[in-house]
Amino acid sequence: MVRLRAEGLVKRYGEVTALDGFELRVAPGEIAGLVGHNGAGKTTFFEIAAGLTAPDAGSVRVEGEVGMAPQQLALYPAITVRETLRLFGGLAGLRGRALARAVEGTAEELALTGVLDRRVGVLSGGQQRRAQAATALLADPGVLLLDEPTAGADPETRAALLAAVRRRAGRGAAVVYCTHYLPELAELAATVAVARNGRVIARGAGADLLKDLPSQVRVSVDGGQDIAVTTTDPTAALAALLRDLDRPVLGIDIRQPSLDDLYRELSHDRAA
Ligand SMILES: Nc1ncnc2c1ncn2[C@@H]1O[C@H](COP(=O)(O)OP(=O)(O)OP(=O)(O)O)[C@@H](O)[C@H]1O
Repeated sequence: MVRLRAEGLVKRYGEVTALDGFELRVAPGEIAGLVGHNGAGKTTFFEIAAGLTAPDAGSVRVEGEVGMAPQQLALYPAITVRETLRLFGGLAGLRGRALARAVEGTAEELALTGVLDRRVGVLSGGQQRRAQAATALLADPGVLLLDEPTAGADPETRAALLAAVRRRAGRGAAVVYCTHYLPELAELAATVAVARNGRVIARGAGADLLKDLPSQVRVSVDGGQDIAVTTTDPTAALAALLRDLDRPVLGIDIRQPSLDDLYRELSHDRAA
């Protein structure tokens, strides 16, 4: 089942091709981590998926409502957080008790209860970031587009945001989560889509994308230099190393590849 399906998206701004055959499918309950260098086309994809701009070619199909937290804060500074949430909840079709419950519940989730009656313009940056995310999460949309929602957030804000995102996915939302901070994707148990030059060039479970990347095996031996090997089969490499050693082993370290390594590997392709 697919909740969000982008096919063959092309978007040009004059000479610049922001999207060049962009494809992405996200299932209900899936958090897809969309990563890529500045200018890879992530924000342009979000704008098209949210219906804010039209593609030159291709299509995006979504099932249900779309909630989006844009990268640039887009809030009204003169109204309170409560008014903001009521406004966005109302636009998403919530009324009466359901609206009040959604406002209170989302504020609680994102630690905004204490500032509900303060004007948005006087909030701290982290509070504004949370208020922005709250506008997207409020009505429990079937598709959530979050563009670097934790940029500039302190650890508590980050943790609250990630927990809220996981909860929405647990309730069946299809989430696209843009970030430059890759450890978050492991925390979210996200699948990964790597965008480059307006296309998705790698897509899958994090572990699957990493399995062909080399690990580092390091063995420290008594009275000698560390032995380090780079290999895609660390277990076999370690067994071979230990078999051939004639000195006592002091320590063994295996460093598995991370998403950072994947990113670096794909960036090398770009430079080539
Ligand atoms: N409204 C616009 N007018 C002209 N060029 C644009 C416009 N929007 C995006 N672009 C260009 O399209 C390309 C893709 O931009 P986009 O913002 O989608 O990238 P991104 O992957 O979101 O980058 P970042 O990680 O910096 O947010 C860039 O070269 C950008 O300059």
